[in-house]
Amino acid sequence: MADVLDLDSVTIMRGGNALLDDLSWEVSEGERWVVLGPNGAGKTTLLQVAAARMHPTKGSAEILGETLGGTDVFELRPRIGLASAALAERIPADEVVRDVVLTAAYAIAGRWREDYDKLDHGRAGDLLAAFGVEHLAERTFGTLSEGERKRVQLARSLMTDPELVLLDEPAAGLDLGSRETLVRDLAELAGDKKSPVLVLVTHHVEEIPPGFTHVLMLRAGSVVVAGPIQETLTDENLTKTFDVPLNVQQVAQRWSAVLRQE
Ligand SMILES: Nc1ncnc2c1ncn2[C@@H]1O[C@H](COP(=O)(O)OP(=O)(O)OP(=O)(O)O)[C@@H](O)[C@H]1O
Repeated sequence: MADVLDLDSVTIMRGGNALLDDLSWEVSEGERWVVLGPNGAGKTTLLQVAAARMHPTKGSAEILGETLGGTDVFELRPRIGLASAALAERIPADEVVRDVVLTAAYAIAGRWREDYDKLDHGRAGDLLAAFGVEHLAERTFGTLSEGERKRVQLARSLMTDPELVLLDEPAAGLDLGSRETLVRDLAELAGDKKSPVLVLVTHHVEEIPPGFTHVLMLRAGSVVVAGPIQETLTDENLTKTFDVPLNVQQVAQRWSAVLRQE
Protein backbone atom coordinates (compact mmCIF):
# COMPACT_ATOMS: atom_id res chain seq x y z
CA MET A 1 0.00 0.00 0.00
CA ALA A 2 1.26 3.49 -0.87
CA ASP A 3 2.32 5.53 2.13
CA VAL A 4 1.76 9.06 0.85
CA LEU A 5 -1.35 8.96 -1.36
CA ASP A 6 -3.66 6.07 -1.93
CA LEU A 7 -6.72 6.99 -3.96
CA ASP A 8 -9.00 4.04 -4.58
CA SER A 9 -11.78 4.36 -7.20
CA VAL A 10 -12.33 8.04 -6.39
CA THR A 11 -15.31 9.66 -8.07
CA ILE A 12 -16.20 13.34 -7.64
CA MET A 13 -19.67 14.34 -8.82
CA ARG A 14 -20.79 17.95 -9.34
CA GLY A 15 -24.06 18.94 -10.99
CA GLY A 16 -24.55 15.45 -12.40
CA ASN A 17 -21.06 15.34 -13.97
CA ALA A 18 -18.15 13.17 -12.89
CA LEU A 19 -15.14 15.51 -12.47
CA LEU A 20 -13.10 12.47 -11.45
CA ASP A 21 -14.36 9.08 -12.53
CA ASP A 22 -13.34 5.93 -10.67
CA LEU A 23 -9.76 7.17 -10.35
CA SER A 24 -7.07 5.18 -8.56
CA TRP A 25 -3.56 6.49 -7.87
CA GLU A 26 -0.77 5.54 -5.52
CA VAL A 27 2.14 7.76 -4.52
CA SER A 28 5.01 6.59 -2.34
CA GLU A 29 7.77 8.17 -0.32
CA GLY A 30 10.59 9.71 -2.38
CA GLU A 31 8.57 10.05 -5.59
CA ARG A 32 8.17 13.24 -7.66
CA TRP A 33 5.06 13.21 -9.84
CA VAL A 34 3.96 15.28 -12.82
CA VAL A 35 0.25 15.40 -13.63
CA LEU A 36 -0.48 16.16 -17.29
CA GLY A 37 -3.76 16.56 -19.10
CA PRO A 38 -5.79 18.90 -21.30
CA ASN A 39 -8.02 21.72 -20.01
CA GLY A 40 -10.87 20.37 -17.95
CA ALA A 41 -9.30 16.92 -17.47
CA GLY A 42 -9.69 17.16 -13.68
CA LYS A 43 -6.11 17.98 -12.65
CA THR A 44 -7.05 20.74 -10.21
CA THR A 45 -9.88 18.63 -8.83
CA LEU A 46 -7.43 15.77 -8.26
CA LEU A 47 -5.09 18.11 -6.38
CA GLN A 48 -7.96 19.36 -4.26
CA VAL A 49 -8.61 15.78 -3.14
CA ALA A 50 -4.90 15.17 -2.50
CA ALA A 51 -4.80 18.43 -0.49
CA ALA A 52 -7.68 17.24 1.74
CA ARG A 53 -9.82 20.11 0.45
CA MET A 54 -12.38 17.96 -1.39
CA HIS A 55 -13.90 14.64 -0.34
CA PRO A 56 -14.68 11.84 -2.79
CA THR A 57 -18.34 11.33 -3.63
CA LYS A 58 -17.48 7.63 -4.03
CA GLY A 59 -14.32 5.65 -3.33
CA SER A 60 -11.69 6.34 -0.70
CA ALA A 61 -8.75 8.71 -0.37
CA GLU A 62 -5.94 7.97 2.04
CA ILE A 63 -3.48 10.83 2.49
CA LEU A 64 -0.35 10.46 4.64
CA GLY A 65 -1.97 7.47 6.32
CA GLU A 66 -5.23 9.31 7.13
CA THR A 67 -8.52 8.49 5.42
CA LEU A 68 -10.60 11.46 4.26
CA GLY A 69 -13.92 11.39 6.07
CA GLY A 70 -12.41 9.68 9.11
CA THR A 71 -9.83 12.25 10.13
CA ASP A 72 -9.58 15.88 11.26
CA VAL A 73 -8.63 17.69 8.03
CA PHE A 74 -7.47 20.71 10.02
CA GLU A 75 -4.71 18.55 11.49
CA LEU A 76 -3.94 16.94 8.14
CA ARG A 77 -3.75 20.10 5.99
CA PRO A 78 -0.63 21.61 7.58
CA ARG A 79 1.19 18.37 6.66
CA ILE A 80 0.51 19.17 2.99
CA GLY A 81 2.03 22.14 1.14
CA LEU A 82 -0.13 23.62 -1.59
CA ALA A 83 0.46 26.29 -4.23
CA SER A 84 -2.40 27.00 -6.60
CA ALA A 85 -4.10 29.86 -8.40
CA ALA A 86 -7.23 29.36 -6.30
CA LEU A 87 -5.21 29.73 -3.11
CA ALA A 88 -3.37 32.78 -4.45
CA GLU A 89 -6.73 34.43 -5.16
CA ARG A 90 -7.67 34.04 -1.50
CA ILE A 91 -4.54 35.86 -0.31
CA PRO A 92 -5.54 39.46 0.50
CA ALA A 93 -3.78 41.98 -1.80
CA ASP A 94 -2.65 44.01 1.22
CA GLU A 95 -1.09 41.00 2.99
CA VAL A 96 2.62 41.49 3.67
CA VAL A 97 4.71 38.89 1.83
CA ARG A 98 6.34 37.57 5.02
CA ASP A 99 2.84 36.92 6.43
CA VAL A 100 1.78 35.14 3.23
CA VAL A 101 4.46 32.56 4.05
CA LEU A 102 3.92 32.57 7.83
CA THR A 103 0.16 31.94 7.69
CA ALA A 104 0.76 28.56 6.02
CA ALA A 105 1.57 27.35 9.54
CA TYR A 106 -2.20 27.46 10.18
CA ALA A 107 -3.17 26.55 6.59
CA ILE A 108 -4.93 29.92 6.28
CA ALA A 109 -4.65 32.84 3.88
CA GLY A 110 -4.76 36.22 5.59
CA ARG A 111 -3.16 36.99 8.94
CA TRP A 112 -5.47 37.58 11.88
CA ARG A 113 -4.32 37.20 15.47
CA GLU A 114 -2.28 34.01 15.35
CA ASP A 115 0.96 33.79 17.27
CA TYR A 116 4.22 33.11 15.48
CA ASP A 117 7.51 32.63 17.25
CA LYS A 118 11.05 33.53 16.28
CA LEU A 119 11.55 30.14 14.66
CA ASP A 120 8.53 30.67 12.40
CA HIS A 121 9.83 34.09 11.35
CA GLY A 122 13.28 32.64 10.73
CA ARG A 123 11.93 29.81 8.59
CA ALA A 124 9.72 32.16 6.54
CA GLY A 125 12.76 34.38 5.89
CA ASP A 126 14.93 31.40 4.94
CA LEU A 127 12.34 30.10 2.49
CA LEU A 128 11.90 33.50 0.86
CA ALA A 129 15.69 33.61 0.49
CA ALA A 130 15.78 30.08 -0.95
CA PHE A 131 13.46 31.21 -3.75
CA GLY A 132 15.29 34.51 -4.27
CA VAL A 133 12.53 36.81 -3.01
CA GLU A 134 13.71 37.76 0.49
CA HIS A 135 13.99 41.40 -0.64
CA LEU A 136 10.21 41.41 -1.11
CA ALA A 137 9.41 40.29 2.47
CA GLU A 138 7.91 43.63 3.53
CA ARG A 139 6.04 44.33 0.27
CA THR A 140 2.34 43.58 -0.07
CA PHE A 141 1.33 40.52 -2.10
CA GLY A 142 -0.88 42.61 -4.42
CA THR A 143 2.10 44.65 -5.65
CA LEU A 144 4.14 41.63 -6.84
CA SER A 145 4.59 40.48 -10.42
CA GLU A 146 3.21 37.08 -11.42
CA GLY A 147 6.69 35.51 -11.26
CA GLU A 148 7.32 36.96 -7.80
CA ARG A 149 3.94 35.69 -6.58
CA LYS A 150 4.73 32.20 -7.80
CA ARG A 151 8.00 32.20 -5.88
CA VAL A 152 6.34 33.48 -2.71
CA GLN A 153 3.72 30.73 -3.04
CA LEU A 154 6.43 28.11 -3.37
CA ALA A 155 8.07 29.41 -0.20
CA ARG A 156 4.66 29.28 1.50
CA SER A 157 4.04 25.70 0.35
CA LEU A 158 7.16 24.56 2.24
CA MET A 159 6.57 26.59 5.43
CA THR A 160 5.21 23.75 7.57
CA ASP A 161 7.99 21.36 6.54
CA PRO A 162 5.26 19.29 4.86
CA GLU A 163 5.47 15.63 3.91
CA LEU A 164 3.67 16.24 0.62
CA VAL A 165 3.80 19.32 -1.63
CA LEU A 166 1.24 19.94 -4.37
CA LEU A 167 2.03 22.54 -7.02
CA ASP A 168 -0.76 23.46 -9.42
CA GLU A 169 0.76 25.04 -12.54
CA PRO A 170 3.61 26.85 -10.76
CA ALA A 171 5.02 28.16 -14.08
CA ALA A 172 1.74 29.40 -15.60
CA GLY A 173 2.01 33.00 -16.79
CA LEU A 174 5.78 33.25 -16.39
CA ASP A 175 8.10 34.67 -19.04
CA LEU A 176 10.80 32.42 -20.49
CA GLY A 177 13.56 33.51 -18.12
CA SER A 178 11.35 33.25 -15.04
CA ARG A 179 10.07 29.85 -16.14
CA GLU A 180 13.55 28.53 -16.67
CA THR A 181 14.84 29.71 -13.30
CA LEU A 182 11.75 28.24 -11.63
CA VAL A 183 12.29 24.91 -13.40
CA ARG A 184 15.91 24.98 -12.21
CA ASP A 185 14.84 25.65 -8.61
CA LEU A 186 12.22 22.90 -8.74
CA ALA A 187 14.82 20.51 -10.14
CA GLU A 188 17.01 21.33 -7.17
CA LEU A 189 14.12 20.66 -4.79
CA ALA A 190 13.34 17.40 -6.58
CA GLY A 191 16.96 16.29 -6.38
CA ASP A 192 17.22 16.82 -2.63
CA LYS A 193 16.54 13.54 -0.81
CA LYS A 194 15.27 15.49 2.20
CA SER A 195 12.55 17.16 0.12
CA PRO A 196 8.96 16.08 0.59
CA VAL A 197 7.06 14.11 -2.03
CA LEU A 198 6.25 16.50 -4.88
CA VAL A 199 3.25 16.56 -7.23
CA LEU A 200 3.32 19.14 -10.02
CA VAL A 201 0.43 19.86 -12.34
CA THR A 202 1.29 21.34 -15.71
CA HIS A 203 -0.01 21.70 -19.26
CA HIS A 204 3.45 21.67 -20.79
CA VAL A 205 6.06 18.91 -20.83
CA GLU A 206 8.68 21.70 -21.24
CA GLU A 207 7.95 22.66 -17.62
CA ILE A 208 8.86 19.25 -16.18
CA PRO A 209 11.93 19.79 -14.00
CA PRO A 210 14.76 17.23 -14.19
CA GLY A 211 14.49 14.83 -11.29
CA PHE A 212 10.76 14.20 -11.57
CA THR A 213 10.29 10.46 -11.47
CA HIS A 214 6.67 9.65 -12.38
CA VAL A 215 3.86 10.94 -14.56
CA LEU A 216 0.09 10.61 -14.36
CA MET A 217 -1.88 11.50 -17.48
CA LEU A 218 -5.48 12.45 -17.06
CA ARG A 219 -8.30 12.81 -19.56
CA ALA A 220 -12.00 13.47 -18.83
CA GLY A 221 -11.57 12.65 -15.15
CA SER A 222 -9.93 9.27 -15.76
CA VAL A 223 -6.34 8.07 -15.69
CA VAL A 224 -4.99 7.41 -19.18
CA VAL A 225 -1.75 6.03 -17.80
CA ALA A 226 0.45 6.43 -14.72
CA GLY A 227 3.98 5.23 -14.04
CA PRO A 228 7.71 5.97 -14.17
CA ILE A 229 8.30 8.98 -16.42
CA GLN A 230 10.91 7.46 -18.76
CA GLU A 231 8.65 4.65 -19.90
CA THR A 232 5.31 6.44 -19.59
CA LEU A 233 5.90 9.82 -21.25
CA THR A 234 5.66 8.47 -24.80
CA ASP A 235 4.23 9.69 -28.12
CA GLU A 236 1.42 7.18 -27.86
CA ASN A 237 0.37 8.15 -24.32
CA LEU A 238 0.60 11.91 -24.96
CA THR A 239 -1.40 11.51 -28.17
CA LYS A 240 -4.10 9.58 -26.31
CA THR A 241 -4.18 12.15 -23.52
CA PHE A 242 -4.36 15.32 -25.64
CA ASP A 243 -6.23 13.73 -28.58
CA VAL A 244 -3.85 15.17 -31.20
CA PRO A 245 -0.85 13.36 -32.75
CA LEU A 246 2.19 14.38 -30.71
CA ASN A 247 5.88 13.63 -30.79
CA VAL A 248 7.79 13.91 -27.54
CA GLN A 249 11.52 14.04 -27.03
CA GLN A 250 13.96 14.40 -24.18
CA VAL A 251 17.21 16.33 -24.58
CA ALA A 252 19.58 17.03 -21.67
CA GLN A 253 16.96 15.93 -19.13
CA ARG A 254 14.33 18.30 -20.52
CA TRP A 255 11.19 17.30 -22.39
CA SER A 256 9.50 18.91 -25.37
CA ALA A 257 6.54 17.94 -27.54
CA VAL A 258 5.30 19.04 -30.96
CA LEU A 259 2.51 18.09 -33.34
CA ARG A 260 3.51 15.07 -35.42
CA GLN A 261 4.14 15.89 -39.09
CA GLU A 262 1.99 13.37 -40.97
N1 LIG B 1 -18.08 22.94 -8.87
C1 LIG B 1 -18.15 22.46 -10.11
N2 LIG B 1 -19.33 22.14 -10.66
C2 LIG B 1 -19.41 21.64 -11.92
N3 LIG B 1 -18.33 21.41 -12.69
C3 LIG B 1 -17.13 21.70 -12.19
C4 LIG B 1 -16.96 22.25 -10.89
N4 LIG B 1 -15.63 22.44 -10.68
C5 LIG B 1 -15.01 22.03 -11.80
N5 LIG B 1 -15.90 21.61 -12.71
C6 LIG B 1 -15.61 21.06 -14.06
O1 LIG B 1 -14.80 19.91 -13.86
C7 LIG B 1 -13.89 19.73 -14.93
C8 LIG B 1 -12.49 19.55 -14.35
O2 LIG B 1 -12.05 20.78 -13.80
P1 LIG B 1 -10.55 20.97 -13.28
O3 LIG B 1 -10.41 22.40 -12.89
O4 LIG B 1 -10.25 19.95 -12.28
O5 LIG B 1 -9.73 20.66 -14.62
P2 LIG B 1 -8.22 20.97 -14.98
O6 LIG B 1 -7.70 19.72 -15.61
O7 LIG B 1 -7.51 21.49 -13.79
O8 LIG B 1 -8.41 22.08 -16.07
P3 LIG B 1 -7.44 23.29 -16.53
O9 LIG B 1 -6.27 22.65 -17.18
O10 LIG B 1 -8.29 24.04 -17.51
O11 LIG B 1 -7.09 24.10 -15.33
C9 LIG B 1 -14.06 20.97 -15.81
O12 LIG B 1 -14.87 20.61 -16.90
C10 LIG B 1 -14.77 21.97 -14.92
O13 LIG B 1 -15.61 22.84 -15.68
